[in-house]
Amino acid sequence: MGLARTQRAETPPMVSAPSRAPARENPFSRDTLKVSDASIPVTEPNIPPRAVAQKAAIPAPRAMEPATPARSIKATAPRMHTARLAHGGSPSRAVRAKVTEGVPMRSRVGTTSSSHQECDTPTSRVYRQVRPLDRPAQAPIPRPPTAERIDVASLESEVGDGSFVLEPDDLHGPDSVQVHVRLRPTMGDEECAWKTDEESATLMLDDHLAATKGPAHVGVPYQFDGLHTGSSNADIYASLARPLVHSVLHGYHGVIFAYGQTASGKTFTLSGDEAGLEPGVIPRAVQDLFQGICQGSAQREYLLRVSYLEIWNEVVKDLLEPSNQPQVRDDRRRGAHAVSVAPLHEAVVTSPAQVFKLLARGEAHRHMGETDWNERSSRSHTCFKITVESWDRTPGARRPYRLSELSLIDLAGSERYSAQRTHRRAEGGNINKSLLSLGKVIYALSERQARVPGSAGPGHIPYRDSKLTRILQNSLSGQARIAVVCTLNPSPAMVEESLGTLNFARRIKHVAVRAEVNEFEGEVAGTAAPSSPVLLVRYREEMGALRAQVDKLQGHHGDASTPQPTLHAVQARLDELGALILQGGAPTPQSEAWHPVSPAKQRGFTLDDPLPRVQEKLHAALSKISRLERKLAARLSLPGDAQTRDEGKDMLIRDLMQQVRELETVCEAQVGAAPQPMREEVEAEWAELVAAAQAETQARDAFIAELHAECTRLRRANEALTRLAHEQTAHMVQQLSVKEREVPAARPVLSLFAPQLRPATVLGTHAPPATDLSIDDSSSERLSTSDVDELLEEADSS
Ligand SMILES: Nc1ncnc2c1ncn2[C@@H]1O[C@H](COP(=O)(O)OP(=O)(O)OP(=O)(O)O)[C@@H](O)[C@H]1O
Repeated sequence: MGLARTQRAETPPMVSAPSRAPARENPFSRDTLKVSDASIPVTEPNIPPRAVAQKAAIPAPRAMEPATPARSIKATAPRMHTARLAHGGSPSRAVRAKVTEGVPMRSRVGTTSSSHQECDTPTSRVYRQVRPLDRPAQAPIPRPPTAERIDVASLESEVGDGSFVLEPDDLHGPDSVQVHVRLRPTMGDEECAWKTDEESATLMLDDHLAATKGPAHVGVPYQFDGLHTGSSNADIYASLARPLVHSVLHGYHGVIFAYGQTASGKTFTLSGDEAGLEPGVIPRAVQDLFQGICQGSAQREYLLRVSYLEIWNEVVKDLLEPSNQPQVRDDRRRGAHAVSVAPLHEAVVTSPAQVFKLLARGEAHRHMGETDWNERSSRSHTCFKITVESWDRTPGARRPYRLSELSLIDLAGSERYSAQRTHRRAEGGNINKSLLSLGKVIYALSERQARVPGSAGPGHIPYRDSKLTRILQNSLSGQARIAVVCTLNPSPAMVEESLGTLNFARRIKHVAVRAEVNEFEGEVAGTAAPSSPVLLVRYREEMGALRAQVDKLQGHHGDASTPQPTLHAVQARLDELGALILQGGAPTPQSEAWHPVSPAKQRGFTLDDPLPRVQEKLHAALSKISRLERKLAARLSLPGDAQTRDEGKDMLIRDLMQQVRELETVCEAQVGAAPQPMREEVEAEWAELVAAAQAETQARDAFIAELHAECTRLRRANEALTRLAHEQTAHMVQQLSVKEREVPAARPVLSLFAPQLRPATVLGTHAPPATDLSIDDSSSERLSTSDVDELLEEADSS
């Protein structure tokens, strides 16, 4: 899935096989396009031998809900035909022509070697070889870039095929995700598993194959916004992508991406073919963007910048500046779901040629590799983004500006387990994982859309599961108009993958789109924040300041104190910035008066150059001279006389060395001794603090000693009390036993109390509760200090 590929010598096998099939010629290369009609195998109604052989390889059926096409499949069924390449690259045109002619299609099948053989019922199974591609003559269009082939000079002359027309407004842009399916034409003796009707944009699995997968698959149609079966990228671009380019020029975000299994034609659709004959969506979109600007209002100013990133093995890589290590982060300044990738190189571009050059540069840094199915397979997802800034330059300080992005996303192809090398398998695992998380996000978004408002359901969208979904978060959360092309491999052996892709296509159709024009107020009267995300605002700001500077310097003209080179330098910067801003309503690219605005191209003079252009160049040259002069003036200079005499230089060196020594002495002295008053002050301050700390320590020691003495006294008092209690208890027990003997009737009552009167219950032997050591002030039976003293005296005397 690369933006650029070198010419292939052979076509890889298009069916799953444990080892690579023998090399075949690429039926799409210029040299092999003349396949004779006689080679077209027509085997109705039997299944071709190859299809029978492959049936064993067709995977088990997967559960799928039947499609609900807007138009009845029954109504369109008679027009269905098997996928094939038609004359002029568009089968639909050929089919429509036949229908109008009223030629019974069945009569032609098997009876003629006509290149337009058709089958007239959806149940027919006719697998056909790819037909020669007979391209209609068309206006020159930019070739898809390749690192080796890019030729800026030739691209310059090829800008624009002239068919883009910028409407003044874009209020009627698509309000749902636009989903087109593209079935790659069969290659060589490859067979096709699908019956298609481009007019109703419907396709269905061949009946025989469907039957092998279960009755639920028979006659199940899939209908989308568009269906393409040929090799023309012009059709798919015009119907799917161009409306989004239009929207982007009017301030909406747009995202176009290609989804499908490996070798199904994603890169072919987005970038074009290897030979550069069939430019893809990206070069066409670039071309139209510039053309749209030329057709825009003469009052509008534009600035275009591009970035190009790749996600490989869950690592984001900046393809324009590989030394960067971009990170994906939430960017709340841009909205609730917004994320940004930084650091990411963004290049300001002023011509399609520059864009193609950057694409080629990025392409050279991409991860590509050979897989079982694709000789040059994209092993990473890429996102090529063009940011369009614009505003109306009607005089006035406050001008609304627009900032929109066109993201062109080429996803790596999903692939099944293969006999590939370990690192390819790990790579494939990561690709599948990220595509799976994309599928989950799309599922959650479509479920959310289908949910009745207020009902419970999936609220969480797992954007964070992979880098791919994080990067797509801005677009998928509804802020962008979305166009998706789902590519299918026609092979019967790849039916399961194709069904997966169609399921994805159906899901994404239900994702909600609420794109709005991204228009903001812009300040250009010297108050705009320098961090404004809009480069146009920043450049205009700087240009305003530079113009004021020029006016001031021109006012001082003739004043000897004003360095004249400064004027030229300021003027040169002004011109440099001015050249990066594109003016709406400029001559169209095809017109002879059109010059690329790229500063890179503005070198040298020619005799044909108009006067203002020569003046501009002169300015730039003068400013360069003045810059160099200023640099020269800023250099350290020797005294006038020292420049001629050696003694003068020696003297200067001696003087400077003397100065260095003196300075060193001063530094050493300052480091060695602190000034006396300062030291005394610090010492006095510290002495006070130390004395205070010592006094506090003494007071605490005294308090501790006091507490200690009190504790000792109380312990002795307690011991005396305990002894007293023992004696009294013993006395009471003795009295009770006497009473027991004297009054036998009171015995039961006495025996009830006797256990409580054991000496163990008296004060001093009963342990207090472990947690509560506080003194109970409420107790009226507390011993006073005098009681304690008395007790102690008594104890001492006894
Ligand atoms: N519609 C088409 N018409 C003619 N040739 C096509 C078409 N689609 C794809 N091809 C050819 O099929 C081959 C595989 O296509 P491509 O590389 O675009 O697939 P892919 O989906 O990008 O694969 P991967 O995911 O592995 O990168 C290429 O040789 C390409 O030129």
